[in-house]
Amino acid sequence: MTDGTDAARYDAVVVVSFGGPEGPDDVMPFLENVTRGRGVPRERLEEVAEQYMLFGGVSPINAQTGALVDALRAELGADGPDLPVYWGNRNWRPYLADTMAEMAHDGVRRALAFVTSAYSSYSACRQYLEDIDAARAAVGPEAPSVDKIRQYWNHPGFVDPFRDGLRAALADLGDRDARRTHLLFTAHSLPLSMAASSDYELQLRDAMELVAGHVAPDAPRELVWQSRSGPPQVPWLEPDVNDRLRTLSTTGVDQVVIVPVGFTSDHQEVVFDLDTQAAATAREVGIEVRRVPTPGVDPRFVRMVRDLVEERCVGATPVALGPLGPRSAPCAAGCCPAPTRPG
Ligand SMILES: CC1=C(CCC(=O)O)c2cc3nc(cc4[nH]c(cc5[nH]c(cc1n2)c(C)c5CCC(=O)O)c(CCC(=O)O)c4C)C(CCC(=O)O)=C3C
Ligand SMILES: [Fe+2]
Repeated sequence: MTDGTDAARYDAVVVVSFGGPEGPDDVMPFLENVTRGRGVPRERLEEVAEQYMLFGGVSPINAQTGALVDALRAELGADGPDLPVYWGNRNWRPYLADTMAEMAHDGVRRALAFVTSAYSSYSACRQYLEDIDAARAAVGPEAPSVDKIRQYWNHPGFVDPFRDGLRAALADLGDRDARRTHLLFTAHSLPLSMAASSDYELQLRDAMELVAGHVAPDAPRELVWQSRSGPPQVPWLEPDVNDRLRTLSTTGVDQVVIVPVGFTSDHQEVVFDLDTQAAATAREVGIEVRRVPTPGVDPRFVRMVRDLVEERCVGATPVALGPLGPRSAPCAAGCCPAPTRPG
């Protein structure tokens, strides 16, 4: 890794994402890639495999990342910086190591990495840095150097699409009483030990305020969690969105907007864990629910990626909303460390 926002030119951008299965035969190998060495019980894997099978074993995430790559190519083609865009995943094809080999073959020497997670934490940041280093090591001395673009939870290109989505959801519920609809902001749960070693929760609460404080300042709101994994004896962030919907219903809440502020695209954990599972829970307890879209390929989000690339190429002033300010790039050494895992 090289340092800072130096004005040196980069010669490529690489979009780095999670990856997902593209058919029934991919599901188990994909899940094994995700959970290797993570102590996730077999029963959990089988349960999640079934959830992927409900959608023919195809996660939406690869099509969505592909669409973002295409949109970014068009954006850079129109307005610069004039850089080729590559794409590599952590857990499924196109694998990052293969992409890195292709970049080396094409003569790329210095690349900028855009990760499809807006936040800090081991899973959302440090693990991607490790993936990049592992991919570079697999390629050898010809591998390009790679600098990771900063976290962007408080960038207007990420926040504005959520604001619009929340506005539209509230209008759709036809709400006239600003305090009637309860807002549940959701993000992927983490083991408490992993959460404690990063600013994940702090950044999520900041994003929640940037969205809700602007659109519906009087609406009751809270941050809740989804998609818990891991063995049952390991504590994870709570409450789960489903549990919270149940308890809210007992207090008379009958309208909820779910804002999946922890994610950048409507992938499996959004379409299954929220639109299928949480939506069923809401129906069961008599709550009318709307789910706000993630940024996806919203033109403002695509523009944000371009602007973040330019920020690193020419040292333009970093843009951020709210009190926390732009995250430093690169991450401080040792930030969001790997948690100690059971067994
Ligand atoms: C913070 C975070 C993000 C957000 C940041 C980011 O985007 O990177 C995220 C995203 C995602 N997580 C995803 C899928 C999965 N996550 C799992 C398991 C885990 N996630 C964790 C954390 C996160 N995950 C953790 C701590 C585990 C336990 C294993 C471990 O300690 O590492 C498992 C295993 C099975 C299970 O759910 O138990 C699956 C299948 C998909 C793809 C969805 C699709 O296919 O469309 C996406 C985008
Ligand atoms: Fe980090």
